[in-house]
Amino acid sequence: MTTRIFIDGAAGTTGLEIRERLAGRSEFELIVLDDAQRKDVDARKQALTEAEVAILCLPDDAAREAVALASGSDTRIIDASSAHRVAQGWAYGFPELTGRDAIASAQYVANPGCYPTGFLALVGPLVKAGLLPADWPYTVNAVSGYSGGGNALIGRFAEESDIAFRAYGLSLGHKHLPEMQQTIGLAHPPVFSPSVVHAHRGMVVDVPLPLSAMTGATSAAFLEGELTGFYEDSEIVTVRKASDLPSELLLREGATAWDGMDLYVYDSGDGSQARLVAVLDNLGKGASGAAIQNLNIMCGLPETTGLALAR
Ligand SMILES: NC(=O)C1=CN([C@@H]2O[C@H](COP(=O)(O)OP(=O)(O)OC[C@H]3O[C@@H](n4cnc5c(N)ncnc54)[C@H](OP(=O)(O)O)[C@@H]3O)[C@@H](O)[C@H]2O)C=CC1
Ligand SMILES: CC(=O)N[C@@H](CCC(=O)OP(=O)(O)O)C(=O)O
Repeated sequence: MTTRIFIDGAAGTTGLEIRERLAGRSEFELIVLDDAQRKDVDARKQALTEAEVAILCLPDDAAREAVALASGSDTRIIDASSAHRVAQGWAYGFPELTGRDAIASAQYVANPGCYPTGFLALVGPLVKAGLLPADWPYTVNAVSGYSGGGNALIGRFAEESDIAFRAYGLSLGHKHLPEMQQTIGLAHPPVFSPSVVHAHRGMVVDVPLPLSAMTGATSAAFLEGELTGFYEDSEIVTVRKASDLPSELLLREGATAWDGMDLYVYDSGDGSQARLVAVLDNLGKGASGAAIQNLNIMCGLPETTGLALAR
């Protein structure tokens, strides 16, 4: 028995990577629309209602439209867009953090945003354990490869090939803030500084902690110990040992697809400051890899099947 899958937006950056990860998976059968039909509403509706699982790799408005087109059918939906991440009736698809059961039984699963994946992986377990305060105004400094902005940003970096660094989100209203705040019950949205560098893929998410000024925070060693325990059974998330921390974190222009995520706890040595850092692939655990992980869980399959975990 195969499961019928339709990727709406299969020609886009995230959709293509999902298709690549599904190639050779005999458990699944893909419904494919040709180029002339891929934006045709009637053809999409038919594919969306015939599929057992639809994976939406669309802009937010088109993702909302796809959900409406599929309504009334039993189709289960994984939405890679930010349209439904804090919506009622949707499971947040971060199995390590929000649990597998809700995803396994859900009709609707929202795939986390790429930046929130790094932020929530770091801060979520520590707030939950009471080792970091929920009422602290966190800051998040992050760098992404340009594929994070989809075909439009890939095209821009191709045209303006001299762009080395791009800071954005400067008006402080980034669409990822609600899921960063609400998923783990923070009192305030983080102050978020995203940026893009001249690399196709890859992401560094850095959360600086002025520990000595934070009532209710603990030492970096406790933070690292808690994260290590939290992710000890994960094949996808690795917490790097305090004794083995690299002195620099690099993104490579030629990096290949990777569905893992590495977490680091850096320490000032005197207990006053720490930096929590996540390194991931915006198209891996940040999007397409996470969608495949959620699909596996929804279909009762081992969750790492088909993922690119070696680097
Ligand atoms: N890139 C990344 O790293 C990540 C992306 N995401 C999210 O995933 C979603 C897809 O992003 P991404 O793949 O990067 O974007 P792209 O722009 O690369 O791809 C989007 C695709 O959707 C198609 N599309 C647009 N409107 C419609 C429509 N009405 N009907 C059918 N197809 C349509 C586009 O076609 P056309 O080009 O012809 O308009 C394009 O092929 C977005 O919501 C994004 O925010 C989430 C996490 C990370
Ligand atoms: C570099 C870049 O532009 N990144 C995107 C986020 C990519 C992502 O996570 O997609 P979602 O919007 O679906 O969450 C941005 O900042 O809007």
